[in-house]
Amino acid sequence: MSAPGQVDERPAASRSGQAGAVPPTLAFLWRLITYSPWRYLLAAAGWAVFHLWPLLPGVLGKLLFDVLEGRAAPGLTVWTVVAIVVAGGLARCTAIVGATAAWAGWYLRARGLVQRNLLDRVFRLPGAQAMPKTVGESLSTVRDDSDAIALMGGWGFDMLSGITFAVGGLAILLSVDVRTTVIVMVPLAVVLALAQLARARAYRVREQSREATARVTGTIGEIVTAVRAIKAADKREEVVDRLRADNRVRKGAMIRDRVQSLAIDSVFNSTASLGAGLVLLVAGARMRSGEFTTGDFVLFATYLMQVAEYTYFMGYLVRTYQQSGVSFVRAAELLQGARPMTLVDHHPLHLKAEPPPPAPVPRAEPLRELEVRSLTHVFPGTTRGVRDVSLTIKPGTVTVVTGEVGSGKTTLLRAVLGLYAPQGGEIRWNGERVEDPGDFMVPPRVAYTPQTPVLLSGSVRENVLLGLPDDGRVERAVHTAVLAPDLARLDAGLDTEIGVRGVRLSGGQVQRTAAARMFAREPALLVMDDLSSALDVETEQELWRRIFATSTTCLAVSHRPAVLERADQVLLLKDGRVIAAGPLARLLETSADMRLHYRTPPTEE
Ligand SMILES: Nc1ncnc2c1ncn2[C@@H]1O[C@H](COP(=O)(O)OP(=O)(O)OP(=O)(O)O)[C@@H](O)[C@H]1O
Repeated sequence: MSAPGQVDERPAASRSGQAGAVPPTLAFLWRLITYSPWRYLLAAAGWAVFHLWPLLPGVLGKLLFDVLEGRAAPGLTVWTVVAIVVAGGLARCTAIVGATAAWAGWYLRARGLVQRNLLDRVFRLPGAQAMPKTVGESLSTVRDDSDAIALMGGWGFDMLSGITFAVGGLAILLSVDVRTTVIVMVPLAVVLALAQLARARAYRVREQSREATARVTGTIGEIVTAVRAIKAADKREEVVDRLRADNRVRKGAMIRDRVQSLAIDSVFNSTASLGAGLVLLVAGARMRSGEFTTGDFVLFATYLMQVAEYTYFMGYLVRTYQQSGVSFVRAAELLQGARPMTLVDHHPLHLKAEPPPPAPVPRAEPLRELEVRSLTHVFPGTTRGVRDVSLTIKPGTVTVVTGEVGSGKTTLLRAVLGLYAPQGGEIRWNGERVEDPGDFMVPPRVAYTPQTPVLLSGSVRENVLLGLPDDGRVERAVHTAVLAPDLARLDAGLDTEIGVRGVRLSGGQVQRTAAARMFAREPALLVMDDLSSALDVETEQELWRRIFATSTTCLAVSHRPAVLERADQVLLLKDGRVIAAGPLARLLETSADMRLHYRTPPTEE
């Protein structure tokens, strides 16, 4: 139940970042507890028995020696003691089994809930904002911080039981002999306080090793996503060297971490012998005089270390609690502006049965007109982006955005789609103002294939459907995307596993699989960013021919003459502004920039 050390020494306030004020850790904890309260209560009761059990052997030991020495109350025999031991042992075993099962159930739900809420938020955010941290850090938050948060659940009952034990044990010791208790406890308390201080330092080392691990995870993530680029640039050696360097740092941090923990533990363990020696020294003389019985000695020897151990354990729990608070802050940063308590909002997890199927996608209202007026998005801290762009798209038409590298084509598409928050202007769909393009410009109204599409590990079919019903649309989509001949050559056709992010496919196949995913949505508007950049001329021509044959309204970035010629309107961008707009033939007559661009488009340079 107690969390392994994961800590950031910075105060929570300095880490709150853009997540805003994070409520007290106890508020999160309470919300998590009430997610599955009966499991939590059962676990708490079982672990209380577990923690309080060590109070019994001391008392029983004393009782046994008192019975043997004839000092016990009349009627108590050795067998009474044996019967209490057996009954207590059985009760403890039952409590541990029940508590473990209840705890596992609660912990898995609590962790699952935090992970579900984190991912839910990330998936709801527009693409460009989804991850404010590196891949390694984000993964580590979803995996490790959610774990630390759930483990903190055990903190509540560990703490309560621990305090009860320490106070109860100390009270028993004081009732037996105040002087011995004080003389023996003071040096032990000093050793434990020193150990606790050393432990605080050890947490910093632990954090360094955690950061080093996140870096290695991040590097591996980057390598996996850039396999093709690494091979193409012949940078294998350099990449492996970097991974090796990251691993070396991690190894050093891990070794330091381990050595420190072992050193502290060994100091702590030797205090057990120190305690027993002290009891002997202090109580020896008094035992000879009969003031201190063998039973008292057994009680002291048993409790002293346990009380001390629990006092030490309390310090550990306080640290764990603080660490979990840091984990909450880190997780809240991933929420990017949502209420921090969103992390622990109650939602079903469907752990025992399949989740209900997604609601059928309603057919979109046919597009009558898309109007973009004075749309502006400038990247914060720069002068780059798009400014004051207006365009009108009529149903069944093809609009092509073109312009030199960096002129703002992708930014324009993403601003229209709401993937970049518009900073000015408006979008109207069939005359109605679109308040939140990020939520509105999605399937089945709009589907989009970005310049660098992202596929997921899984089969081609899964990548095309992405949750849609398998009702024959894959075949239609694959046909439009000119992917069928490629599938015929793959070992399992549509069911071929494509590897992480589609590494087993060529660049052109990745592009067309992503295009098929877009066609399968059967949207009212297709938005494509340089769709055919990785295709050979024949495949590309066939792809555009099939897209145009569907008569779906298109908004595309392209430099290809064939596409520009087919366009009902062309928008030429320069430095984020539209400098010419209209059918290609007219622009070639009226715009010198267009003539230059048409003759030497960037992709053909
Ligand atoms: N996230 C970002 N932050 C800051 N500047 C950006 C960001 N994304 C793009 N830019 C800059 O904004 C400008 C427009 O970029 P954009 O990607 O829209 O150009 P593009 O015309 O699509 O280029 P390409 O033909 O290479 O795809 C460029 O100068 C680019 O460097």
